[in-house]
Amino acid sequence: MSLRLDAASLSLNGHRILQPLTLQLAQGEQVALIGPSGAGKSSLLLLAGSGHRPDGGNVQLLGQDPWQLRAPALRRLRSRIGSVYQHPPLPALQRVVTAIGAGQLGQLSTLAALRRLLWPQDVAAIRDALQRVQLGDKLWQRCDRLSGGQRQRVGIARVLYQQPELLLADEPVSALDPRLADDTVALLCADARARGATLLVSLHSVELALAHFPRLIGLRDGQIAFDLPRAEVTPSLLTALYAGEQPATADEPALGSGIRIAPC
Ligand SMILES: Nc1ncnc2c1ncn2[C@@H]1O[C@H](COP(=O)(O)OP(=O)(O)OP(=O)(O)O)[C@@H](O)[C@H]1O
Repeated sequence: MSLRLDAASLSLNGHRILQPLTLQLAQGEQVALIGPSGAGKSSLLLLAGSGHRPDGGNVQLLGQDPWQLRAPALRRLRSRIGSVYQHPPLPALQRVVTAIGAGQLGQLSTLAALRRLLWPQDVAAIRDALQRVQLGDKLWQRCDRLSGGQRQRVGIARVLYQQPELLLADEPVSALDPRLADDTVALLCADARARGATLLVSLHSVELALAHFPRLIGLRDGQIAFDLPRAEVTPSLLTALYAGEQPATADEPALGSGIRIAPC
C-alpha cells in the first residue's frame, strides 16, 4: 500500500481541520481529490506527505509510519515521495536547471547534494524533464523571471526528474490555460503509469478530475463525502459536494467542451 490513513485526524492552531479519515491508495493508483475551497485538500496532502503530524489515528507512507522513524530514515522515506505545490517554493536567484536538479537531492549524500547545488549536473536528464512540460528553452533562466504558470511547470519538471514512488500534487495546474492544464495532468498520469508510481492530485477542476482519474475522492468540511470510481460520481453527488460553491473557475471549459476522457 502506498498510502494508508487509519482514522487520521488533524488540528492546527486549536482548530479541527480534518475529521478522522480512513483511506488507502494501492501502488500505481491514480486518484483525484476534489472539493470546495477550504474543504481540507491541501491539509490532507500535507498530512499524507508527513508535512503535518496527525493528532489522532495513524498515517502509513510506503509501508512506514513516518512519525516512528529517526531523522535519517525519515529523510530516506521523504526522498521517495514527490510533492507538487500550487506555488512551488523556488529560490528567486536559482536557475531552473538547479531547481529541477534539486528534485533528487534527498537521494544524495550531503557532499554530493552540495556539489549539485553549486554545479548543475545531469543536465541532459533535466533538459528532458523540462522539455516534457514544454519549457525546454528555460533551462538557464532564473526562477524569479518565470511566470506563475511557468513556475508550476518547473515544479512538475522537478518531480518528473525526481521519479518518486508516491506523488502528491496540490492544485498543480491552477495557473495554466485549459489546454496546457489538460496536457500537463495527462503527462503526470502517463509518467506515473509508466513507472508504476502512485498519484494523488487535488484539483479545482472537476472536468480534469473526471477526464483523467479512475477514482475520485470528494472532500468537504474536512470529511470524505465520497470515495468512488469515476463512473459512480453522479451530478447530484457533485452538486452536494459543492453546494454553495462554483465547482470550477470561470475560465475553465464546461463539461463536454473538448477535454478528452483518458484511460487511466
Ligand atoms: N495553519 C493553519 N491554522 C489554522 N487553520 C488552518 C491552517 N491551515 C489551514 N487552515 C484551515 O483549514 C481549512 C482547510 O484548508 P485547506 O487549505 O486544507 O483547504 P483546501 O481545500 O486546500 O482549500 P483551497 O481549495 O481553497 O486551497 C481552512 O478552513 C483553513 O482556513
